[in-house]
Amino acid sequence: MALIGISLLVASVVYVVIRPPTWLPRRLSTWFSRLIAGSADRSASSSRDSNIPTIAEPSAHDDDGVPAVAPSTPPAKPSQQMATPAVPDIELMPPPPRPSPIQPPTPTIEESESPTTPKALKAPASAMPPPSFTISSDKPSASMLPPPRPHPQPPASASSSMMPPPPPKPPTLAQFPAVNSAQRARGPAPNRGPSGGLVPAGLAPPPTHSSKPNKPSRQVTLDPGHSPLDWARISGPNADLRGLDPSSPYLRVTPSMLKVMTGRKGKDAWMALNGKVYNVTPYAAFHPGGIPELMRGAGRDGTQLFGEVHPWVNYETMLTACLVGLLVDEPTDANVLSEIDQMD
Ligand code: HEM
Repeated sequence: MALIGISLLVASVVYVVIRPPTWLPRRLSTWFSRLIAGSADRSASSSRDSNIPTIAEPSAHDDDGVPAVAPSTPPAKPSQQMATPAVPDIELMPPPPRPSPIQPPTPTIEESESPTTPKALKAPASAMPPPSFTISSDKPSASMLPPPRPHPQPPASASSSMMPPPPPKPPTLAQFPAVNSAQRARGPAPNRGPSGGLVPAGLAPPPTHSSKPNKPSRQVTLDPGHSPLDWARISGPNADLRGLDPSSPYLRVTPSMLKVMTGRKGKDAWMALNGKVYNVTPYAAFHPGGIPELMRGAGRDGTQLFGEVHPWVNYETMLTACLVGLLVDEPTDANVLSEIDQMD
C-alpha cells in the first residue's frame, strides 16, 4: 500500500511537471511577486538597499494616484516578472496583498515625496472646510444665527451666550434741567402775550390808534326800539331830524348861538364836532353811552370830548339827518364892516 501511495504521488508530481495547468504559472508568479514585495518593504524599513526599495516605490506611487487596482498591476512586475503574463493579475489581486503592503506606503508618501502629486492632493483636503462654511453661510434663514456666532463671540467674550446681541440701548436723555435743579424755572411762565394785562409784550400786536382801551364798559341798557339798528332805520338818507323848518338852509352857527342850545329849557341840544353843528336831541335816546354822557357835549364844541371817549365812531354818517349847519366865529365889528363892503 505504501508503495502504491508513493507511486501515485510521484506520478502526480511528474504529471504536473510534464503538463502543468494553465493557472499554475500565474498563481506561482503572483505568489512570488508578493513574497518578494513584502520582504522588500520590510528590508526597506530597516535598511535602504539598492534593489528592493526601488520595487516598493513604484507600487506606492500607483496606490496614491489610482484607487486600488493600479498599484499591484503595472510597474512592480516589469523588472523581475517579465516572463509571467501580467494581464490576469487583476482578478487575483484583491484577496491577499492589500492589507499589508498598501498601508505602509501611504504614510511614506507624505513623508518622503513632496515633488509632484502631493500638492494637488493636499489642496483639496485642506479646501474641504471652506466649502462647508460657504454652504452654511449661504442659507439666510434660521441657520444663519449659529455660524456667525463664533465671529462676534470673541470680541464680546464677556457677555453670556444670550441670543439677543447687544441690543442698542435707546438714548435716554436725562431731564435737563433736573427736577431739583436750580436752573428749572419756578413759578408762572413768563409773559408771552397780552393776557397778562395792559403791558404789550412778546408776539402781541402793537397797540393801534383804533383799538379800544381795556376799560370797563360804560354802555347803558337802551329802551326797546332804540337799538343802533333802529337809529339807522329812522335816520336814513331822506330823513330830516334837525328840528328846524324843512325849508330852512344850513345855518351859520356862532358859539353864542350854540351855547344856548343845551337841551334844557325846552330847547334842543346842539353839538359842534369838527366845524359842523348837529342837533343830537333825536339821537339821545339811542346813545349807547346814555343821555347824560351825550349831553356833556351839548351847547358847545364837543370834538375833544368825543375823541377822548370813542374816536372810532363814525358820527358824520350817523348824524347826517341831524346836521344843522356850520360852526362860525362870532361876528365882530370888523367882520360886520367887511360883510357890508362885500354887499356893496
Ligand atoms: C361828546 C359827547 C359824548 C360823550 C361824552 C359820549 C360818551 C359815550 C360813552 C361813555 C359811551 C360808552 C362807552 C363804552 O362802551 O364804555 C359811548 C358810547 C357810544 N357813543 Fe357816545 N358820547 C358822546 C357823543 C356821541 C355822539 C355824538 C355819538 C354819535 C353819533 C355817539 C355815539 C356813540 C356810540 C355809537 C357808542 C357805542 C360805542 C361802542 O360800542 O363802541 N356818542 N358814548
